[in-house]
Amino acid sequence: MMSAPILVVAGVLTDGDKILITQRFDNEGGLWEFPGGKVEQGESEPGALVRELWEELGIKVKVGEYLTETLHHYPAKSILLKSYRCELVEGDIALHCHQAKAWITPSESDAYTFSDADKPLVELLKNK
Ligand SMILES: Nc1nc2c([nH]c(=O)n2[C@H]2C[C@H](O)[C@@H](COP(=O)(O)OP(=O)(O)OP(=O)(O)O)O2)c(=O)[nH]1
Repeated sequence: MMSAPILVVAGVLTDGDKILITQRFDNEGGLWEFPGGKVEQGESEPGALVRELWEELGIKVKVGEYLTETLHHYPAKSILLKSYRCELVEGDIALHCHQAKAWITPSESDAYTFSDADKPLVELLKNK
């Protein structure tokens, strides 16, 4: 039987018409994604995002608009990916868990290979 999906939040840090994307290390697949991570027990989704963006990027963010959710089945696990826009409140971005970052407009996203779970979100952002 397939186990319950893992709830993951992704933050779309937005600055004008640009969004921040981050790239996993090559030994983790090297794919592009949005910063974020697993929601821990007792945590709200925005609370998890604030924590993850602090841990991963060293920034304080305000969580804004809820964007979408995607249920994606990877071979080894299922992920329910829920995304929110975020706004930078304080700090300079530092990469603690990723090998690269890029500020792009959604129309530039075809040049980057995203995790499969992120593809519907990327398409949504192109049309927003
Ligand atoms: N942060 C993030 N994770 C994503 C995205 N798309 C996607 O499929 N994922 C997957 C990768 C991971 O399996 C999971 C995120 O959890 P995580 O960031 O805590 O994963 P991890 O493997 O680094 O953490 P851990 O298992 O070592 O605790 O969701 C995305 O856009 N952002």
